[in-house]
Amino acid sequence: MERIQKHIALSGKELALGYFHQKAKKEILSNLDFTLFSGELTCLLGPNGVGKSTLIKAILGQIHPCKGSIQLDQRSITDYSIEELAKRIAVVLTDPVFPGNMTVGQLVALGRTPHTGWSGKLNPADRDVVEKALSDTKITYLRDERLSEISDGQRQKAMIARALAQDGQVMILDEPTAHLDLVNRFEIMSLLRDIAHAQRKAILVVTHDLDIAIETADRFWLLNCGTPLISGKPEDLILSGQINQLLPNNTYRFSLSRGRMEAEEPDLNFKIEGPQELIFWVEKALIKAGIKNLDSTISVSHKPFLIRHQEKEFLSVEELVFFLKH
Ligand SMILES: Nc1ncnc2c1ncn2[C@@H]1O[C@H](COP(=O)(O)OP(=O)(O)OP(=O)(O)O)[C@@H](O)[C@H]1O
Repeated sequence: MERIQKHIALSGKELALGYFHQKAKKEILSNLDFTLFSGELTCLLGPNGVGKSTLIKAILGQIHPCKGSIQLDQRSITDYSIEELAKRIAVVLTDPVFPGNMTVGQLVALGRTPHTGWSGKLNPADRDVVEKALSDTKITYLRDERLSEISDGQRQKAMIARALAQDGQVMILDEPTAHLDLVNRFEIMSLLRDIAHAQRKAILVVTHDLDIAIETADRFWLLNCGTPLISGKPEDLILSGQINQLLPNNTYRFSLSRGRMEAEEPDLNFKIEGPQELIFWVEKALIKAGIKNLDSTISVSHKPFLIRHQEKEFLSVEELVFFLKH
């Protein structure tokens, strides 16, 4: 197969990262290799405390690698000045602090600071970039609204617009969908993927939201304690079973057929007959209720929904579970 040439925006080789505390070194990550491609939305996933934020800090030049180096456009991150890095890497961190009386337009204009200098004076070209960032994130209508008077999802889009206005080739976002509802989480991640594709940006998102990441990401980076960083298309990692690296024990597994993490099924001694999708939900309710053994079969049917068991009829799963528990 002919290999597709991709543009590498950022890479790390044999990195060791950690912190110094009273001259003692605490190593968090070691032998870390990674490549971030332009034009892709990459999601970094891993359990709490594994070192995701530590890796982000290293990419932003906030901590220096104990070993190895991070290359941005074939130059070590440490060779860039803070101003140069700010023009190339835009960041959206969790819980940013901005004055509530600032308007969305003012916030997005702040993204131009690395280009305007500290005077903050925007020229017509800067203003065009700000307008485009507002329009790309579909929040032009919020331009004059105050940050304290918009929703969390709208504020998150404004933060993304600010990062877009910064116009770096790399965008890094730490849990941009935390605290948002399902629709907003999906919308924001889809927006980021569209931006990565349309503007050829390399976008790295730290997230715990596996379901949405599977739906939207072009690439996953999986980080787990003591193992090398695994990088690949989400679908390849699912098909190869490597996705289970996210789970440190055998209690949960990724279900290939259902496309999500599930608790390992206990041994069940009962039989349910009927359409597969109905069996799935009835079985789930019985497992949750701690019912593992039944002498006779349960049958379930559609239209009207009906469950039969021991010559009795039940109109809902709740009625069945109540009967079996009492
Ligand atoms: N400033 C610091 N000084 C010393 N140790 C730190 C510091 N910041 C983080 N750590 C330690 O580094 C390890 C990794 O932390 P990090 O915040 O990178 O994890 P994470 O994967 O981002 O976690 P989470 O998913 O909970 O945000 C933890 O053991 C943490 O205690």
